[in-house]
Amino acid sequence: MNKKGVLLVNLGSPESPEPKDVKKYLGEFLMDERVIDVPLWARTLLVKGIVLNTRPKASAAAYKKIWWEDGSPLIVLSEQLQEKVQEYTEFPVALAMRYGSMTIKKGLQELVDKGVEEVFLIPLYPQFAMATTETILVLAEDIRKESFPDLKIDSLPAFYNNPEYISVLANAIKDDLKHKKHDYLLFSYHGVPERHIRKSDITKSHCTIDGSCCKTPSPAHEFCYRHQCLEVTRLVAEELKLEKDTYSTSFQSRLGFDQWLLPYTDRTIERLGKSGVENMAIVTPAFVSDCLETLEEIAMEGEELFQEVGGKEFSTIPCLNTNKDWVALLAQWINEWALAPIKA
Ligand SMILES: C=CC1=C(C)c2cc3[nH]c(cc4nc(cc5[nH]c(cc1n2)c(C)c5CCC(=O)O)C(CCC(=O)O)=C4C)c(C)c3C=C
Ligand SMILES: [Fe+2]
Ligand SMILES: [Fe+2]
Repeated sequence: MNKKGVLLVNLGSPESPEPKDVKKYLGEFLMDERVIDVPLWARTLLVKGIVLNTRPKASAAAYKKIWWEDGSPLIVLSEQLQEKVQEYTEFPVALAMRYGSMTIKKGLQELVDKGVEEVFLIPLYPQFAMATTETILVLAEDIRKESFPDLKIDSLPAFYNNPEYISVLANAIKDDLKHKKHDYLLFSYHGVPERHIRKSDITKSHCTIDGSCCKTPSPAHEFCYRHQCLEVTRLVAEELKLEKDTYSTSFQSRLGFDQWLLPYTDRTIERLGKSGVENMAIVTPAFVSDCLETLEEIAMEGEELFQEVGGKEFSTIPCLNTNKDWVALLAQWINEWALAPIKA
């Protein structure tokens, strides 16, 4: 039987919170054609001509506020996840990042050096997006063809509606909220430009992004980030028996002038505070590990915004990070794959 191994893949972070490292990281990230999906000349003009001359300083300041002694929270927490998952499975588990120095090529090499012939690639994203899952899968396949042609790679599909994942997430939310005063729960997901949703629509006609398409069954939903985010909210709300009008979905972290998925998280926080919600909690299920977007944009900026408009308590629910049920679920998926590999 072929020797099996696992590669966990997350987004990546700068090497340090210094502007030069943030610039290098943003340069690689934003020049990805699946992140800023415009023709190369326009992407180069936008990223190298504008964003990299303006954003790194502000981003570096934000990273400095959340940086840990051991490094970027996203990297440290992903490493801790890898170690924990490794404790639960006999197969070697490696970790890579889509951007930065912990490359997918190094991760695959580490497994090959251990004699691995079949890899289970796990993009650490519950929902599919062109800018996350797709870019990882495409790059991994390019690297496989070029450097490891005999290696077999299967991948874990988006698991947003997996009942066990939903239970793990719902229980984590419930446990955390036991200690937090809240009368509203906001589910905030990383945003994407609406154009990304249309590009990923395999039917080419389903995703009208008019409020109802994501609720109408369609094969497009296998690759519809918006549908998958809305489903996580719906399923968790069902499991937690949340009452209507005490929760909603929003999208954070927009960049540039395109139309991104609505409603925006910052405007929603503001609206909630102004409309009399005194204590709100916020959960960020597009991320499995806490990162800049949860620790700074939500936990710091979000709280400030809420309190500026009259809100009182603002509680951030941590990502699953190394939650033991989440670790056990990943290990269970790995062991199930090893018995009956999923076709990529
Ligand atoms: C669900 C995951 C993510 C999607 C989808 C996504 C899309 C996306 N992001 C940008 C631009 C930026 N994202 C930044 C940080 C960042 N993004 C994600 C995840 C998704 N991005 C994470 C986990 C992080 C944090 C990384 C960390 O080191 O902690 C940043 C950098 C920070 C900043 O300057 O604001 C940018 C820029 C685009 C354009 C995009 C397109 C679909
Ligand atoms: Fe992002
Ligand atoms: Fe949709």
